[in-house]
Amino acid sequence: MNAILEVKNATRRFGGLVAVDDVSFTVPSKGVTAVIGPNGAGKTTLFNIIAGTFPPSEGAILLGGADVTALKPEAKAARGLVRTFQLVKLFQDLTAIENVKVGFHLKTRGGLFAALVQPAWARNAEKDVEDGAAALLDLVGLSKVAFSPAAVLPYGQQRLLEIARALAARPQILLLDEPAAGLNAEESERLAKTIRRIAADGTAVLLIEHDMKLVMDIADEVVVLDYGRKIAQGSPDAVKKDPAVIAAYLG
Ligand SMILES: Nc1ncnc2c1ncn2[C@@H]1O[C@H](COP(=O)(O)OP(=O)(O)OP(=O)(O)O)[C@@H](O)[C@H]1O
Repeated sequence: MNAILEVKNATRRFGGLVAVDDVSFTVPSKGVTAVIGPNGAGKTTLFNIIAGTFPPSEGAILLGGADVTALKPEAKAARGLVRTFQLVKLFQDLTAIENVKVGFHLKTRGGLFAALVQPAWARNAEKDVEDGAAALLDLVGLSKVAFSPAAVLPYGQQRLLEIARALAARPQILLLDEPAAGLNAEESERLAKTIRRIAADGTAVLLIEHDMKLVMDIADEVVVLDYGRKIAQGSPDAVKKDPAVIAAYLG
């Protein structure tokens, strides 16, 4: 198996509390991997360790085989690990397509400065960016609202837009933090399809999620946490039947 991400014996303590306790797993470079667990299981803490919000107290994070444990989120993003936020952070005054274009400009030669001042070579690249942004909006099902300001989009569409913008940075692995939170059934359905398409296009997806149904529908591999420890890992079907998982969710 070709792993894009390795979590090796990650532990995180807050004072006397062990929020993440010696957790290890690998994320293959293809497919959808989900981390689930009851409230307080340590999902958000693990996610923050992986994204670089804060380092683990012990253990290591490897990205493409390289140790990135101590790197900040921006440095990890530059190496291909890109996250979306639970709290939507879009440019509210920009249109949907402009928001995605910003994602491209942060990665392409000109950067944000060129995007604003537009030298000739940046203008030539502009058409590619426009086409790329339109394609990403199509991927997440937002073509119809391309020219609406982000501020007027319903919450669920803003979340999908954030995914499109994250993809503009061409991540090798996309981290999604509770992507279904606050979505209605139709939006959840759209999200599930979008995540499957992202994975089919060759980007590894790692998500943490409360919504068991979404996870069971889209994940290839599921990691289950409880009280900071990994209590199970396997296919959605295997995990669903695992007595330790059933006990954790009922208990
Ligand atoms: N900054 C912090 N300081 C102290 N304790 C913390 C901190 N962050 C998290 N914790 C504790 O660590 C444990 C794991 O929390 P975490 O938020 O990672 O779990 P979770 O699985 O994401 O939960 P939820 O599903 O409710 O979001 C909890 O007991 C929580 O109270």
